[in-house]
Amino acid sequence: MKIEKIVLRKMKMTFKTPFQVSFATMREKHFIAAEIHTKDHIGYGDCSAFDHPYYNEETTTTAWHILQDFLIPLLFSKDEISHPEELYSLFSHIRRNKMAKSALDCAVWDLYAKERNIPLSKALGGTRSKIETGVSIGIQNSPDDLLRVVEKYMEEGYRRVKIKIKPGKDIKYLEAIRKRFGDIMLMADANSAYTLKDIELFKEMDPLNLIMIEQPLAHDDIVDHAKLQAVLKTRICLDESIHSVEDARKAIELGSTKTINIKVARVGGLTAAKKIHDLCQAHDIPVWCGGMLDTGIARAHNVAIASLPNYRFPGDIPASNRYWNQDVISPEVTIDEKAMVAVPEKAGIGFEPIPELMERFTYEKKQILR
Ligand SMILES: O=C(O)CCC(=O)C1=CC=C[C@@H](O)[C@@H]1C(=O)O
Ligand SMILES: [Mg+2]
Repeated sequence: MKIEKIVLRKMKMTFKTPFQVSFATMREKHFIAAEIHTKDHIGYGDCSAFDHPYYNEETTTTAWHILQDFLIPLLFSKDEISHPEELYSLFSHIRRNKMAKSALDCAVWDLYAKERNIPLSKALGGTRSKIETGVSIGIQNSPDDLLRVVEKYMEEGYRRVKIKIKPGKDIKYLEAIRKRFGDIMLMADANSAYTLKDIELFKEMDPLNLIMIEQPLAHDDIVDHAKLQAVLKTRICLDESIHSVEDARKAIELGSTKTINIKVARVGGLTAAKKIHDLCQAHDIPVWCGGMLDTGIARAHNVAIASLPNYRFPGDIPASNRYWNQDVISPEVTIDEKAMVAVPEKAGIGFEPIPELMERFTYEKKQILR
């Protein structure tokens, strides 16, 4: 692959409805789309960093800086890329900044698959033609409001529901869903809102048979999570705590997690996601695909990676219309009657960004020539 130019876009899209989690209420999604151009193809990647540092430390502005001043010059320092995995070592001496790295990693994977005329899922080693998805629901004002939202998504066909929790808005909300909807696949995501002092509360959740509790404790912890996991039947899932294969290895060794939410952006791209997938598979730890309230470009990459065999829980990869009046890709992501998304058979990501919408949602653009 000989890269000729890279186009970065700062983009913003407004959610159909605001999304509340323990750390913020989000009304719009800021992101950076990266287009990598070769003579014959364009590869697309998405840096999913938010416009605030409350989920992780990166923001759209920090990612723009790292992309433009460090990662892109490094990429241009190589005459040719023969495999996307080369970016993993090329970028390894730049610490963290995983979401910035992910934008380029994903775009190069897309290019690689397009040059070989194969779907991205196949290039990654995917084995599924359909993937199972679920819906993630933000914090609601009352259990009754939550039940109404859950009901709407169940009617749309979703079978796995993840609800966001925070202190004071947790067990009663979960119990209300169990009472009303019975044995559905139900889980909770705390985004680090609790500490070990809340251990009794988590023990009370055990009889609810949640498929997992996601990131209950601190965003940078794997020690206290191990202590909590040791007294719970319910699976703990780590999200914020896992940024790399090494993080995953240590968490597995300590017993801090029984599943990992792999967000492609959080771990630095598809190569890292695949490595974490393989490590977990070797330890019989199932993984699943998380989301960053994504637009179509990141969602396309998520669909491809979730086709790998050890992605064994439904992902946060719902239909485009879960978030957007109109997504930026064609076709939009849709679910079938079993809440499954078809893995594209076309070359590369298998979805086309719509030029007019890409322009409409762009508020800053930069073209960088080799
Ligand atoms: O639908 C999705 O993309 C998942 C949404 C979701 O749960 C999250 C998105 C972004 C940050 C977090 O709040 C959260 C998560 O932690 O998984
Ligand atoms: Mg999470």
